Amino acid sequence: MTNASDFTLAPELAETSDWEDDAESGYDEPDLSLPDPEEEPTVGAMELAERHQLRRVASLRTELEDITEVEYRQLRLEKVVLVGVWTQGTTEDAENSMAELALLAETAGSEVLEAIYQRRQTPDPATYVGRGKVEGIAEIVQATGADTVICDGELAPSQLRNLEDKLKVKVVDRTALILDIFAQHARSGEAQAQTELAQLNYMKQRLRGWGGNLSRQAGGRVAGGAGIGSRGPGETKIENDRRRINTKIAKLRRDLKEMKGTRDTKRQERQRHQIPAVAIAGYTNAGKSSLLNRLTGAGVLVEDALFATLDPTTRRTTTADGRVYTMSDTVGFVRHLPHQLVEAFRSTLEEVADADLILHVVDGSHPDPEGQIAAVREVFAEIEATGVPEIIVVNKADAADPLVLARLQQREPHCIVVSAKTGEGIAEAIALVESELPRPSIEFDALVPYARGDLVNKIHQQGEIGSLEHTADGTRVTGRASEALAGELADYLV
Ligand SMILES: Nc1nc2c(ncn2[C@@H]2O[C@H](COP(=O)(O)OP(=O)(O)OP(=O)(O)O)[C@@H](O)[C@H]2O)c(=O)[nH]1
Ligand SMILES: [Mg+2]
Repeated sequence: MTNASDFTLAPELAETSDWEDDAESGYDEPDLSLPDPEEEPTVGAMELAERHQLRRVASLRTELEDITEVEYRQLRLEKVVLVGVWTQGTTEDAENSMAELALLAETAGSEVLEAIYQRRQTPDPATYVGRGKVEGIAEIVQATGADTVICDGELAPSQLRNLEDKLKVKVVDRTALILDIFAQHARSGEAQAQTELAQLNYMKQRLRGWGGNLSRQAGGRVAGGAGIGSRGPGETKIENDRRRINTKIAKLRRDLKEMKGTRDTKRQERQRHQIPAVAIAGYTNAGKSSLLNRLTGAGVLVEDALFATLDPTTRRTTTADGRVYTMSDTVGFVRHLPHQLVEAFRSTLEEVADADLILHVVDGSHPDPEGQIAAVREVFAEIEATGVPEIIVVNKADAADPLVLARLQQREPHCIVVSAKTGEGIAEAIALVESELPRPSIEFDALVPYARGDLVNKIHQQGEIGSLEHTADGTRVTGRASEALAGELADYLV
């Protein structure tokens, strides 16, 4: 017999009294003070209020026609126990990982009752945690009244099934949890389609796993024909579900391809005009949206929640000397970002791979910023963005330990320390970005007649001006221009 005390309790999570009963209490008051507290509520603020409203009714969503989907969404998580298996690294790493799992669970709207992890060489192939430990977890589940167990990894369908059999509650893994958050946060048609595609791909592998035990708990399903006491759907049901999922996947892929078309057109337009693009990327909750707001005054949603942003926002902005460039916010990354999501969000992530410069935002106040940097770079490699010049922007300097900031600066030579909250370092960051933007390739010296003020304007926006002088015959300008712009200047070259 194993008892619960054999487990390691993640210390900062062991205090169950920290987690109040009221499910709403898990959400901090939104911080709407960025970038300018005096302003009218921003787009982001309205979106945030809407999101909180949505969250309250999330479990009442009924628009799903597909039973399989309903089954999936019924995994609405409520009172949860977190379970981890730690195979390598320090105790601190293990605790960070559990703390992050707890944040993810809260972001999904659940209340974390207990967090436990076990050190093992490898997860048990049958039950994830050691078989002997399963009973101990069952006792904790019973004692706390939890209705869901979340495992800190991606589990095989058989592991989920075995655990559910023994624990008698829903068991989900980290991947399902992240997919659930994405499903709650997706707003645009594209983000919704991408998320659904990822969910379906995940589910397809696990039809038996989901169907088998969960259908006994999903009350409506019995009336739906599965029969009382049945083990769940038979082969025919699984076959049917699989076929329906495949049809749906094919449709989503087609839809996404179309949406990608629009995105590609926009990008080509930008490339044709040679407008440099800066992508803000980084770990979730690092402050990417706050930084975009601070750098460009965009009213983008900022929330102390993981994966607040799923739709990239692009803002046009100008350098101090008037050159136009774009800056985009993007979906955050996380350790073990489900592969299905990277696949599904590929077109969104292409914006990062195609950028001229990546601002890689890191939360300097996080316990393990180096771990975040490494996790983000893994995704960069997966989306083939490693060739893009990168500036590490260590954010939240106001809340970070100066020693950690110094350590990061030492490790990452191409690095700048800022606070999107206080504005510290922002001017320097802008200057650094401007100096790193690709420079137009062709040098020119032109005399532009006054009738062509439009052309001079264009040089201001797209080119780089070395000198400018108003003469009797027109404006004498020297500087650098893109090939397209140099072509337009051809008639006036000196
Ligand atoms: N103390 C401090 N908090 C900050 C700073 N920048 C952002 N935050 C807070 O960090 C949280 C996350 O900020 P976001 O800008 O939403 O982060 P994000 O990287 O866009 O997050 P996702 O879109 O969820 O991946 C919010 O609560 C912000 O108020 C900063 O410089 N200092
Ligand atoms: Mg964001």
